[in-house]
Amino acid sequence: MSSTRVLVLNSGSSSVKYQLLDMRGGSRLAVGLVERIGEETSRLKHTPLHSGGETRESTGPIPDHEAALKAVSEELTKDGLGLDSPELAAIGHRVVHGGKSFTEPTVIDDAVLAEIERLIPVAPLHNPANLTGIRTAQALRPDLPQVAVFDTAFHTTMPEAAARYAIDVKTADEYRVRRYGFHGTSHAYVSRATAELLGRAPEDVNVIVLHLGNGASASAVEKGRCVDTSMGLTPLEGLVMGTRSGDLDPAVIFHLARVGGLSTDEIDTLLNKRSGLIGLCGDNDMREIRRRVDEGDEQARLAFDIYIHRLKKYIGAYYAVLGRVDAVAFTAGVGENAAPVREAAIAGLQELGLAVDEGLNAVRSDEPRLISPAGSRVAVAVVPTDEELEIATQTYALVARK
Ligand SMILES: Nc1ncnc2c1ncn2[C@@H]1O[C@H](COP(=O)(O)OP(=O)(O)O)[C@@H](O)[C@H]1O
Ligand SMILES: CC(=O)OP(=O)(O)O
Ligand SMILES: [Mg+2]
Repeated sequence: MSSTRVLVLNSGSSSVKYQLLDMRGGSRLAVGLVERIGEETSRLKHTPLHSGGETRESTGPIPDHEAALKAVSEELTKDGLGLDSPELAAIGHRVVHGGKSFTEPTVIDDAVLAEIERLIPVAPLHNPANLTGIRTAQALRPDLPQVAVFDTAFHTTMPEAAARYAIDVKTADEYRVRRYGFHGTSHAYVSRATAELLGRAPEDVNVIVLHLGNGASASAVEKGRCVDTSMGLTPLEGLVMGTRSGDLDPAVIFHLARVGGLSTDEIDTLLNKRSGLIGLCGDNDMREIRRRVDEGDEQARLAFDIYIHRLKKYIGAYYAVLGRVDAVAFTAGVGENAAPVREAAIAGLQELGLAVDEGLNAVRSDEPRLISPAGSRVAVAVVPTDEELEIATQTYALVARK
């Protein structure tokens, strides 16, 4: 029996998203999600697509990522899709930080694991979860190739002018301080899917991709290659996010330390976990924020306005970086679902050839679609991301070659 299946694990800071795909024909056999890992109210949602079976949901404490993966493995086994299947060709893992070392999907060995571990200080919310995912999967199937697909890989084409911070070069090089960028698998997939939606080759189009999930980033993609992105050394720079501040004057940190007496760890936690939307209004879910805005809540309104203001600045900046823009693509949880965010971010940009059609923007769909009025100079699109499919494709291409 030939092995054509790939299991993809996207381990986040408090969640695991997974998909089992058959790469012969590209069908999804099962998809699921474990959320709120580490809390009392963890939730597992599993859908066995291959059999057309019902979605199964369970809640109860799942203490860590290892327990989460074991629970996922049990769900797959119930459907006859267990990790012991000889049809499984590989397990593909999303790894957030690959530093400068990894520009391609990579078969994981001890040296790769050590490098992912070395990069924990620059992806403290993500790389530890990615490592646990890999180690647990290795323990379950030690014989199987495990492949890492890095968020940073797509951004390694950024020119030095975009990748370097304007700080002392020797110090920057000694500590590898530079802009790496993240969500690259999504930016790559969405920029290609946007070109396809326009009926053009990726090499022919310039796209601004706005990946707005819990973490959020923008990228400028010129002819299929990333030339700038909003996240930097870590996933903290750039846009306002669910719990992260995005851009701020670095002197805020000295001020909080010297005047506020906060420790480095306290400032780290403040900026990564208690800032962004949750810091501004107490909620990080855009659905809840919109509900509050619609009820006239001033604090939620201000949080929304700050979020949009930053987003608009990046659209303008990347317009200037690219010179000519063919499309602006919204993606991820907020970008795909929050019509008011898309409308507000594009409002007032007619002079740049950008506009949103109210009726098209209100359509709900899982398909890539245009939301700009017919005849617009620049297309505005909603393009659902599929990091798991992209990871599976890259993983399978690597192991099937061997
Ligand atoms: N219908 C919706 N309207 C507005 N926002 C939504 C909707 N559905 C999901 N979201 C937003 O999407 C976010 C999660 O996006 P997602 O891309 O899944 O993030 P991540 O991968 O970082 O966990 C949620 O925090 C929520 O704010
Ligand atoms: C890199 C990053 O911010 O990822 P996520 O959006 O999954 O938190
Ligand atoms: Mg995500």
